[in-house]
Amino acid sequence: MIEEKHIETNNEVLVKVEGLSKKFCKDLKTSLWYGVKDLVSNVRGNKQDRQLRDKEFWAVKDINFELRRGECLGLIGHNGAGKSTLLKILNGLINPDVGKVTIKGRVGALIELGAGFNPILSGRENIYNNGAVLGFTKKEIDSKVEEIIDFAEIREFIDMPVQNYSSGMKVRLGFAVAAQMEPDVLIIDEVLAVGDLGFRVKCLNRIGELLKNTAVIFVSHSMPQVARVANKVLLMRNGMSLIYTDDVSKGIQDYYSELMQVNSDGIKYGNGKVELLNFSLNGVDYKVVVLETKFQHPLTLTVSLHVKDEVTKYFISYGFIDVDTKIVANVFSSINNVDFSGKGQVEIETTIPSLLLGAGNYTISIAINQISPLGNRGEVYYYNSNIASILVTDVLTAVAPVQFVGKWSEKVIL
Ligand SMILES: Nc1ncnc2c1ncn2[C@@H]1O[C@H](COP(=O)(O)OP(=O)(O)OP(=O)(O)O)[C@@H](O)[C@H]1O
Repeated sequence: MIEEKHIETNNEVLVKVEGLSKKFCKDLKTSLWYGVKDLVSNVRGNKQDRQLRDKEFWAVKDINFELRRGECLGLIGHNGAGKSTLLKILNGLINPDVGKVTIKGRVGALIELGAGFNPILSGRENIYNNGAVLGFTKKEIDSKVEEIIDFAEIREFIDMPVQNYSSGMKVRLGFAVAAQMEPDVLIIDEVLAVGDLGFRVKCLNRIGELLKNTAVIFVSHSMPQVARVANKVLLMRNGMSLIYTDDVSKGIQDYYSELMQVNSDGIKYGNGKVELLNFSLNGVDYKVVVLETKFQHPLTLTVSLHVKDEVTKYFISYGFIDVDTKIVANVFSSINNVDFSGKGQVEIETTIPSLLLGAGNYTISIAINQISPLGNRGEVYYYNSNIASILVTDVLTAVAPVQFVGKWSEKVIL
């Protein structure tokens, strides 16, 4: 059941979600059959919404939260956790099976790419349509339309049918309509990720401005973005709320730890001439999934190997890979002018005196390669794309993966 009410005071609760659940069916035929049965039992007045039938599952299960004007909820969780389903219920696109949503004021939403747009109408006509749906008069929309077009930066294309827009252009228009109409509640799904970097930054800044008067629900897989805009976090797993907290950094850490459990298997290859016996990080065995550490703390990587006699000179390179699978840092023996040639059982220790990685989760890869007589990369003795993981837990540094340590000085000139 979704209720909309009038706004009375500032800082009041604008969104209240109580015991919200939604089930789906994994199989279309069965789902249609259940639909018919439900129609009949609803007519008879016997509702059985709380029970799951064969092939059904809870996409959203018993979610509770409230949001005041000025608050931004970061809704996070891995693929299929139930975030979009929850947003669709909040936006009234689907009905919950159990529970209640109370929303006060106007809702601006950017949920599915192109949803809410009529593809055969132009961008300008869609602005009017969307504004009308939000309850604005033609005169009110007239006063906003230029701002919206400017914000979206698509003036050239504004009289072209939306079906010919690129996905980035649709996001620009969708966000501009949702945000420039100054809604009381703004719902933004991951679609923002489609926009280019410049536009994303502009959107995040706009969300920051709107927050003075708006309650925002923001779904993202980008933890730096969540850290930047959210002041509350709801982490979902299998439709359920795993953590609901205003300690944003704790929520983000839990998200990363979840991710590492999902992705703990790496790719391994090599010609068998070097065998990995053991690996540890700061003395903690590599079988422990995540080692927690902090920005600028030292990190010691220790690898025990069995090196066969035919092995010649070799290098070791560790890569630090972020959640977008990008290698953001290396510690590479050749760059440090070191190489190895030990045979038999060998232990090699590498110390990084100060870890300059920003907050987040990183998997560590190891590559042990022959250095050919010409000094080039030779045979691959051993490679493992995910030997261990670290979680850097200093959220203030979360915006970029690498944080330089600068020396700063200030002079007051006048
Ligand atoms: N209409 C539907 N019918 C059946 N199952 C659905 C339907 N919509 C979503 N689901 C399922 O519900 C679960 C939750 O999906 P949802 O899209 O809400 O997850 P999400 O957290 O938004 O994921 P992502 O991060 O990948 O966008 C998934 O298992 C999905 O397959």
